[in-house]
Amino acid sequence: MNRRMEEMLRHVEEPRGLHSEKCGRPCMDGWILLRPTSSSTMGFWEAFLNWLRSLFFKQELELSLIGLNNAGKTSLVNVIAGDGYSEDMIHTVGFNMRKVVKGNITFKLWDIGGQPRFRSMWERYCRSVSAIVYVVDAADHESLPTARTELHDILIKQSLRRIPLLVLGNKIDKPEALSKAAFAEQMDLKSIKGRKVYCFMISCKDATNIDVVIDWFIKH
Ligand SMILES: Nc1nc2c(ncn2[C@@H]2O[C@H](COP(=O)(O)OP(=O)(O)OP(=O)(O)O)[C@@H](O)[C@H]2O)c(=O)[nH]1
Ligand SMILES: [Mg+2]
Repeated sequence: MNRRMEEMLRHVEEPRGLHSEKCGRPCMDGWILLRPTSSSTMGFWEAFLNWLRSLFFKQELELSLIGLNNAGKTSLVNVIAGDGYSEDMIHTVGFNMRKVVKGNITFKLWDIGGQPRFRSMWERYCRSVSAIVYVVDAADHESLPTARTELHDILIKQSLRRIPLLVLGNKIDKPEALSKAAFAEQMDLKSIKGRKVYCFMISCKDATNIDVVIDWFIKH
């Protein structure tokens, strides 16, 4: 075999400019993405494959939002859904369910009333969700001990073990809002064991870190 033919065969066995990569979740076993390394065509292929994936892998995720009354749960759902922020809110009676579509993922958001009479419902609506989102008014120093107790009380339920937890310190637009470190300390987040715990400081009013929350939803 002459050198030219050897070179040609090597190109067939190992296509130059291509490398393979297992696709991420959600993914069918055995699917391999072939991604050209040339940056000009990479954008096209990635966009094309993302579009294909979005056709085949539509996902629905359920999340429950709990926390004391006035924490900002309904405000958060409204802001995530693109309805904007309003000062003029009424208490949630029982619960609301809202479907929000982000890319190829549909989020089913259970927004449960936070008044004392609805807190016994929290556990029922948190069973078998992808994640529990616990919203706290980080500027209301008086209600923080109750927010902490209610959080730790619900986390001991057997039915909710291992469900990832996202704790959101809301209303950081207010000057009296706690820092993240002080908030995590007040909520005693370090003592939570046996599940993944995440914490972000947000403001529904100013839309601070709402994109971070949405990204977190998508990844979990
Ligand atoms: N300053 C400020 N106020 C907020 C923010 N988010 C919500 N609020 C206000 O807090 C109040 C309560 O908000 P809701 O979203 O109704 O609270 P909730 O947790 O759903 O309350 P329940 O339905 O009773 O459980 C409303 O007046 C909101 O405008 C925020 O980021 N900053
Ligand atoms: Mg509400």
